[in-house]
Amino acid sequence: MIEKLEGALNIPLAYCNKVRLLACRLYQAGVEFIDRPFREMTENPGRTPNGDITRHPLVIDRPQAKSVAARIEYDAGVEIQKKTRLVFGNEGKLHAVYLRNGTAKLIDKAPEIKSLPPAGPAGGANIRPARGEAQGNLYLWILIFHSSLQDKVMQLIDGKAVAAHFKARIAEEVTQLKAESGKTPHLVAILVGNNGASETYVAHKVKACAELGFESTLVRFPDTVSEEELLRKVEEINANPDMDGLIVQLPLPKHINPDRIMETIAPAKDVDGFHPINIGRMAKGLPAYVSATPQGCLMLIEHYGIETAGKHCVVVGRSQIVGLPMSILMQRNTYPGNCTVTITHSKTANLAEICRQADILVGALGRPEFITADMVKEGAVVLDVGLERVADPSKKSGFSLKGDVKFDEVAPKTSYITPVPGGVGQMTIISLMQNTLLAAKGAIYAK
Ligand SMILES: Nc1nc2c(c(=O)[nH]1)N[C@@H](CN(C=O)c1ccc(C(=O)N[C@@H](CCC(=O)O)C(=O)O)cc1)CN2
Repeated sequence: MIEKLEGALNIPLAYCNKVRLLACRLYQAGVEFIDRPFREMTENPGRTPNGDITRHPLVIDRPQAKSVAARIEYDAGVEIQKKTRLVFGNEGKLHAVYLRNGTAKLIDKAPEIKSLPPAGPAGGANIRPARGEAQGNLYLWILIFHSSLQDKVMQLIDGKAVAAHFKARIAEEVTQLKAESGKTPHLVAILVGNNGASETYVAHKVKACAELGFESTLVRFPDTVSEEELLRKVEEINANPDMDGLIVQLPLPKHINPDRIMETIAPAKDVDGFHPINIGRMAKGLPAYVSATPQGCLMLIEHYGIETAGKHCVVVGRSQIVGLPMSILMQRNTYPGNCTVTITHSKTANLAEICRQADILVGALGRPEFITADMVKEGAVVLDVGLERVADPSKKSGFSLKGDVKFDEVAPKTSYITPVPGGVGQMTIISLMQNTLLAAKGAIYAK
């Protein structure tokens, strides 16, 4: 019996940053095919101009086959990062990935797999964790063991790669702005207290400014600062024409009302898009600063060409900075948008049932691994906006980052999914930089 599974496997290059794909071919069969000569493996390779891997037809003549092998050839000198995450859909489970460059190396392994297949391209004995630069030709071998192959694919959304793409674009625009008008975009960040995560994010923002040619000013206050003193500083920055954008890092200490602070930031400098005027303008479809995380989600949707019109988008979480704006943005009469949107929250009845109806599911609740596989429809697009630090003694930092989605069990059911870290979070700072550039140009509110 011949079972045709056109496009049954899709291997997005997004997993391997900075790597140019030369060829990708999928082979039906077991591990033994791996040892076939290079010549046979390269017949009829698929070529892609831009590094994205297109769908490759896969014909299975042994439906009982337990594995599929894929070979991807890269340019010499590419860097495969250890962090590179390789997850494949189709009910398939990734068992092992080898880099073949003289010796074979294991770079990733599905957590449920306790032992390696008996023989690899260079023999199991040579397999060891790999990192770093490959010299000469590098072949990445992928063995996918699967219980059943279905005509669906899962693509991991690579926030880091997309952020790098937009970063380069913003840097170009800054160079042009400086050449044409002598103007350097200037972002001011106010940081209150010593919250570890906030320190990290603000440091990233300052670093991004330096990398993109922006000017930045960091204003620090102890967590004992009064609301009045903070408001005075905001007003001082509002009045400074050299400062284009102002953000106050959240969360703030309990004695400070964040709404009061946000409402005091001049809408024209509110590059976080948290001011009621910006939220209202955004809701009306008028030019406005859109808050960074929802904006980042839209950029990812657009970058991957994910269809949204007519889809049911379920947003889990109604926070003013993510869930609410996301729900408004996804129903707009534009792309991305034109979704039928359901916004859910902690009091929603039948939450799992509603989530299962989602074509696009946005996790923005702030509860680690809350969204489990039974809450997700086959083929759904899942955007994980959650980012929690969960205590993890095995980590040097003492914590690991968890999203709202139980990634390992949800990913195989999806058509697209964002990981945490490395997904939506990566776009947050890029969106902020984009808004600051708009502020410097006077593109939303005339200067
Ligand atoms: N004034 C604001 N405060 C806060 C915002 C905001 O947009 N404006 N959002 C978050 C924190 N945040 C930016 O401020 C932010 C969150 C996450 C990331 C990010 O890059 N995440 C990475 C992981 C980074 C890490 O290792 O910790 C990822 O998900 O891959 C950047 C910025 C709350 N406060």
